[in-house]
Amino acid sequence: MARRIAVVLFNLGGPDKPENVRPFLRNLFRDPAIIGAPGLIREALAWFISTTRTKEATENYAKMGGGSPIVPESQKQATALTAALHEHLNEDDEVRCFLSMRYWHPFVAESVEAVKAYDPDEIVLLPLYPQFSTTTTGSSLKAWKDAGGPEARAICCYPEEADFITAHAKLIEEAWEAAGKPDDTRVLYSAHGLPETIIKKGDSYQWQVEQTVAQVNARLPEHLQNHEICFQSRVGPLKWIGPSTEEAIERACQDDKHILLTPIAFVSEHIETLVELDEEYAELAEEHGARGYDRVPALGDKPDFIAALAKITVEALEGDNGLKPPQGKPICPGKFGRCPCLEAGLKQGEAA
Ligand SMILES: C=CC1=C(C)c2cc3[nH]c(cc4nc(cc5[nH]c(cc1n2)c(C)c5CCC(=O)O)C(CCC(=O)O)=C4C)c(C)c3C=C
Ligand SMILES: [Fe+2]
Ligand SMILES: [Fe+2]
Repeated sequence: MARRIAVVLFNLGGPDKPENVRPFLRNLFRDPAIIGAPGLIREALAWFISTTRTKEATENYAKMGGGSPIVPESQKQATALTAALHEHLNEDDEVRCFLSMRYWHPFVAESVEAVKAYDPDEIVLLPLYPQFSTTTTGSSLKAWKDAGGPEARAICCYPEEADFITAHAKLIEEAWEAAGKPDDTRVLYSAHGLPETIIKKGDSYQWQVEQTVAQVNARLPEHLQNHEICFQSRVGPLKWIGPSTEEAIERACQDDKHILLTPIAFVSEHIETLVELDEEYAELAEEHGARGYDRVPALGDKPDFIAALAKITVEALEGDNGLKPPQGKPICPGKFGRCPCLEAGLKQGEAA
């Protein structure tokens, strides 16, 4: 029987023009998943941090034309995914991808309305975050539920999905070749950081970033296996997980390595890659006399990555949610004891 399928792509979102930087930041810091403090204190902190950060953030967004490319980049992924899904699904199945952004348009609530209007038989919630975090996927799943989102098959994470790993490995090898095949290369895998307190509460993000890196590293030739995992984009007064990307760059310079910096938790280009990695960290590497510094592109709509997204979407529709634990290991580890998607109260195929 022909089905009508909605695939909802979760991402963070970003301001579309300079005057929206401040309200975007305010939305971000008002999220209890980002700042755990109780109501009024969180509101006050959100007001304070967004107000004090607006100037620097607006300057950074100005370097990208005044707004974030995250929505157009996610739209390219959605278009490619729609085409890839048509190859997997029955001929008479209909599929449509919807963008669902956490802190700016198109907001989760807007995507809920759009999906309801489409009136699908099946809904798959697909985070554009390969590694689960309560601050990203967890927050989006909760927002979906809070906005009255219909029952859906939720994909929690895909830190070790084979085509996703292949996509990363290929980009790293291509970047190394484009850099002139330098000897003594160190691959720095840079992920967005998190406050330590969030990890201590049982957030699986850091663990899953490590899983991704172990798989990518194992796939690379020996001359690209020298590596370090590091964490970027610290904001606020709390202690964040480390080592920081700055520390890792300095260490690589001391060790006289050619740096290949690869984003490992972002799947598209945006402020954190185009400004932080390409400008701020490139300058830092130069200041510390790096032998070389090259940045590996984000996955974007690379065919292997889109194939990975299509495969986990189809598995979710078939019922096992694409969360087959490798060698019996739980895919959502540690203190949860079960998949955190279930914590969000969503239907999950036959998974977990
Ligand atoms: C893996 C993905 C991400 C995690 C984990 C994450 C946690 C997290 N982020 C902040 C604060 C900010 N993040 C900002 C931008 C931003 N963050 C992510 C992804 C993750 N964040 C993306 C994809 C982007 C880019 C959006 C864009 O418009 O291009 C920003 C805004 C930019 C800035 O001011 O520097 C802030 C602030 C916290 C506090 C946090 C965990 C607690
Ligand atoms: Fe962030
Ligand atoms: Fe899960």
